[in-house]
Amino acid sequence: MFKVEKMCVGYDSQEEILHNITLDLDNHHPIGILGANGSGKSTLFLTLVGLLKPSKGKIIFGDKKLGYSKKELFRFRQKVGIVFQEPDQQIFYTIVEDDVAFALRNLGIAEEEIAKRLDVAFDLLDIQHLRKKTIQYLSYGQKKRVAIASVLVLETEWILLDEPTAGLDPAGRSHMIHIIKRLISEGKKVILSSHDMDLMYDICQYFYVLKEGNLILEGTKQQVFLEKNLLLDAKLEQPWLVKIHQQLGLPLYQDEAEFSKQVATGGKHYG
Ligand SMILES: Nc1ncnc2c1ncn2[C@@H]1O[C@H](COP(=O)(O)OP(=O)(O)OP(=O)(O)O)[C@@H](O)[C@H]1O
Repeated sequence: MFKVEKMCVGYDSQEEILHNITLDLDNHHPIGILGANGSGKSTLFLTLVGLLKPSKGKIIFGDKKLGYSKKELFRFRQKVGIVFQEPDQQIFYTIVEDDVAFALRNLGIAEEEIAKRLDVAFDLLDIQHLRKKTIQYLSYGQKKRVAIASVLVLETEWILLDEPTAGLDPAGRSHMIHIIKRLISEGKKVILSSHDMDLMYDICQYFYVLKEGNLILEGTKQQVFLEKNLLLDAKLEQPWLVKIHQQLGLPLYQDEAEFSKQVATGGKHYG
C-alpha cells in the first residue's frame, strides 16, 4: 500500500507549499503528477521519498505510517527510488560506473551481483559505452540516463521520475519515453511528474493535477484531459491528441499509436 492522507508540506514553518494532499498510489499504474512550474511537483516527490517531512497528515507505505528514523527511511528507500529533475543532484563519483555502483557498495552487495546489475541497467539505458567516462564531461541527456541507472540498480519496486524529459532534445525525449515504457513493461511501479502533457498522456493511466500546491483534479485520461478549463486554470494545455478529439469529434484515443491505427484503417469509429 502506498497512500498519502491529508498531507501538508513546507520547507520551513513559515510557508506551506503543499496543502491537504490525498493520493492513492496503488491503483492505475503508471501515475502522472501534472502541474505548471512551481505548482509543487518536486516538493511532492521529495516528500514521497521521505526527504521532506509533512507538517500535517501522513504517508502510508505497506500498511504502516512512514517513520522518519534512519532505519525506517533506509528500509523505505529499498522500495521507493527517485530520479531527480537535475541529474547533478544525484551524482557523487567522477566515473560513471563508480557512481552507479556507489549505493550498492554502501549496501554491502557482492561485486559479482553489482557487475550483473550494472550490465542490465547500462544495456537498458544504452550507456554501456559511457561506463568508464568522466561524468562531468557527459551531455545533459547522458547524465540523466546515468542518474536513472543509479536508481535502477537498486531494484526498487517503485521509481519516481521528476520531469524526466526536461532539458532533452527531441531525440533524447523519444529515447527517454522508450526507456520509461520499458521500465513499465518490466513491472516497475512508475510515478512521473511533468508539464509535458503529450508525454504524460502517452505514458500514464491515472493523473493528479496540482495548482499552487493544491490538488485540483484527479482521474483517468477521460476524467482529466477533457477538463479543458480546469487544466487552463492550472496553466496546463490539453495534449494534442485530446485537442484533435475535441475539435473533430473523434473518440478519445488511448495514445498516438491507437490514433494512427484508426486513421490508417479509415477511422471506422469516427462520428
Ligand atoms: N528548497 C526550497 N526552499 C523553499 N521553497 C522552495 C524550495 N524548493 C521549492 N520551493 C518553493 O516551492 C514551490 C513549489 O516548487 P516545486 O519545485 O515543488 O514546483 P514544481 O512543480 O516542481 O516546479 P517546476 O516545474 O518548475 O520544477 C515554489 O514556490 C518554490 O519556490
